[in-house]
Amino acid sequence: MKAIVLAAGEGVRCTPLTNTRSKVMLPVANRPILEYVISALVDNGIEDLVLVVGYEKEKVMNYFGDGNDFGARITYVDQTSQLGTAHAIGLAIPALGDGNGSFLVLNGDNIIEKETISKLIANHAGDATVLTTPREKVCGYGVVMSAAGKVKGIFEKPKRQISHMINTGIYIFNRDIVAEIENTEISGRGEYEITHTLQNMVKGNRDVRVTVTKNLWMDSVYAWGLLDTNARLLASCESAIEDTATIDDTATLTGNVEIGGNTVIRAGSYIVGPVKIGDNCDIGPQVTILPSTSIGNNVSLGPFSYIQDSILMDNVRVESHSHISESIIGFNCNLGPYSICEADNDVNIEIDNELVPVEKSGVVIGDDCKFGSRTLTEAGNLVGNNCTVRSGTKVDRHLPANSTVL
Ligand SMILES: CC(=O)N[C@H]1[C@@H](OP(=O)(O)OP(=O)(O)OC[C@H]2O[C@@H](n3ccc(=O)[nH]c3=O)[C@H](O)[C@@H]2O)O[C@H](CO)[C@@H](O)[C@@H]1O
Repeated sequence: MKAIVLAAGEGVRCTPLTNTRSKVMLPVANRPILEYVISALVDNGIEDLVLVVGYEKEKVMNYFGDGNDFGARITYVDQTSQLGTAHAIGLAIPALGDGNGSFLVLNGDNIIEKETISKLIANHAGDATVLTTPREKVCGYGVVMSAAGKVKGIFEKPKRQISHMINTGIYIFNRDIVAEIENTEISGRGEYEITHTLQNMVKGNRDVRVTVTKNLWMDSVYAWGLLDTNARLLASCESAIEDTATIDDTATLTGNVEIGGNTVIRAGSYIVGPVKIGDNCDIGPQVTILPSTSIGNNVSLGPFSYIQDSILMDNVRVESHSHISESIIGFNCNLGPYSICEADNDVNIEIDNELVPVEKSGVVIGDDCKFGSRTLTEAGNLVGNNCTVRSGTKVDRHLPANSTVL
């Protein structure tokens, strides 16, 4: 079986992190989200992949190349305008090549594992099979109503909670889906949506089936949601220290800690796993890193800094005595001495004029930001790319890209 993976969208709700790369390329536990999808497919013996790319496509193509390094053979299809998931699938089907066999379709921006899709592959029958998973809160997803294994209705982001089964965005289709996609009208949201195609099929009495998974399926709707995904993935990481890493005898490592090549952990540092640290990092002396933290490549953490439950992307520099909790720091950021990224409980984060309640949150900082010394960024604030925050100042609201706080 071959697979189409949808990776052309931006992931606007994950701004500011998606201003420079698409959501599928955001790192969790030090790997881009899309890499987990590709691994799950390859682990199921599905190696021929058609990847639909568009927004920031070079970053996807440069990372995955022809797929060989990931055990796959990747053909890219360029969706120059992101007109919706049905449109993306319709563009990709010709690249599957000849043959009438059924094929898988997956969103590239959800985290899955091998077992998530094994049962779907084994169970497919009828004209299409939709993979669903139960969720208490279904807001922001497509939901599926079914009886005796057949889909009775699939509704995109309904206002009312009409079902607890959400559409995972993973399907198996027969090739004759092409005609159904061609007949799909544009939705009220202005997109050609595959859920609309499926609903038309259900109404036309086509045989649309459902398979339920309770295996790993995670979606970070907003940027800060990456922290939960990161914690979940780190929970299964194992201790592994590259031969070229140097750990000072006075450093303490407990729990599962992964340390990359040429990374140095200096005297008195205290690391409690699960924690992942990439290559060429310079940590310490006297740094504390608590669970569930992922630190990318080429990161330096200055003396007495403290990091917990956070994601630091590549090339971040955190200077001495800084404190980072429940936060995400984008690529190439520089935080001066005594920088604080604060976390708090029950924070309301404003997105598109709506307040989104979050149980616990720190801050999200986009790429290329520079913070001076003694800055305080209050919980629940999003800092756009390329901002400058001068020494001794407080960030108490969202900052648009390229802002300077004096
Ligand atoms: C219409 C539709 O399919 N809705 C499903 C989609 O919603 P959701 O709103 O999450 O759909 P997104 O717009 O995020 O797109 C899903 C995936 O398709 C890609 N993409 C999207 C549009 C496009 O023109 N080209 C493209 O390649 C995106 O990069 C992403 O990887 O996934 C949810 C699961 O996460 C499901 O519950 C929703 O039922």
